[in-house]
Amino acid sequence: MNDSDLFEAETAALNSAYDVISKDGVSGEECRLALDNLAKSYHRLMRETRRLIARSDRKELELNTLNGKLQQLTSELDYKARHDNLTGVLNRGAVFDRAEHYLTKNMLALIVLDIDFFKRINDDFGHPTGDAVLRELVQKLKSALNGVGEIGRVGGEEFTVLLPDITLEDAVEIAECIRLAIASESFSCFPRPHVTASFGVSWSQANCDFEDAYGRADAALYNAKHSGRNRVEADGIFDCGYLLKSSETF
Ligand SMILES: Nc1nc2c(ncn2[C@@H]2O[C@H](COP(=O)(O)OP(=O)(O)OP(=O)(O)O)[C@@H](O)[C@H]2O)c(=O)[nH]1
Repeated sequence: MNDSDLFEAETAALNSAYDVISKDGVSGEECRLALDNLAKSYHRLMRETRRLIARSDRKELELNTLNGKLQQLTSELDYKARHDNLTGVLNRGAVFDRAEHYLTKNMLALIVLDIDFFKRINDDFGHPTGDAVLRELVQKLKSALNGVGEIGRVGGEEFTVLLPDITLEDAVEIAECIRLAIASESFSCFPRPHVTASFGVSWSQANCDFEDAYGRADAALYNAKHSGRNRVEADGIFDCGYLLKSSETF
């Protein structure tokens, strides 16, 4: 559609006004008619313009609302992609991302902990109770850590705590605090007096490989399980590849 089709009536009114202006000896009636036509066209244009502006304001508002919803959904999706559904802590992928990020420039201590005999909890009290124990364990972890470190869930009943810029000894002390916080007070969601967990701790300098750090913490955890559970074992390296401590028990 070209401009003259779109504004057919207005174009006609304009042309007749130009005719009147350019002609000599035009009567008052002709002038009045041309002016009347122009006024009507002008009035219609104003009405349509106001309608279009109102519509575009509404559309802009709708667009802004949609944009806001889209941003909220994007951040919800991002949060879901990085967090564990059941407990709300970082999921395995996010733990690895965060750890690799830290290790680009920080030393990093890693605690891996695993609930002891968790299968029995599920078997004896049912899966929902097992889930409640996992959630309550995270609450205990949070209050024991009091804002220090980042908690993640890397497997069914296996959790990690990332502790950048602290020594192995401090990390072991923290793991011991967590162990006590779990073992010393009963879980409100669980009828038996104690839930316990076993711990493996590793320490790595900046630029070390996280798979390796995780493997060493996991090996220490394995030792904790096989030395009777409800205990902390540590494994550290002085520099990438050089063994400083191996499965030291605290
Ligand atoms: N309720 C619940 N159970 C889970 C979840 N993920 C894994 N599990 C269960 O966790 C249990 C892990 O059992 P095992 O690997 O045998 O370990 P364990 O019984 O804790 O034994 P140890 O680790 O050797 O002390 C299995 O029964 C899994 O089904 C979960 O999200 N919710």
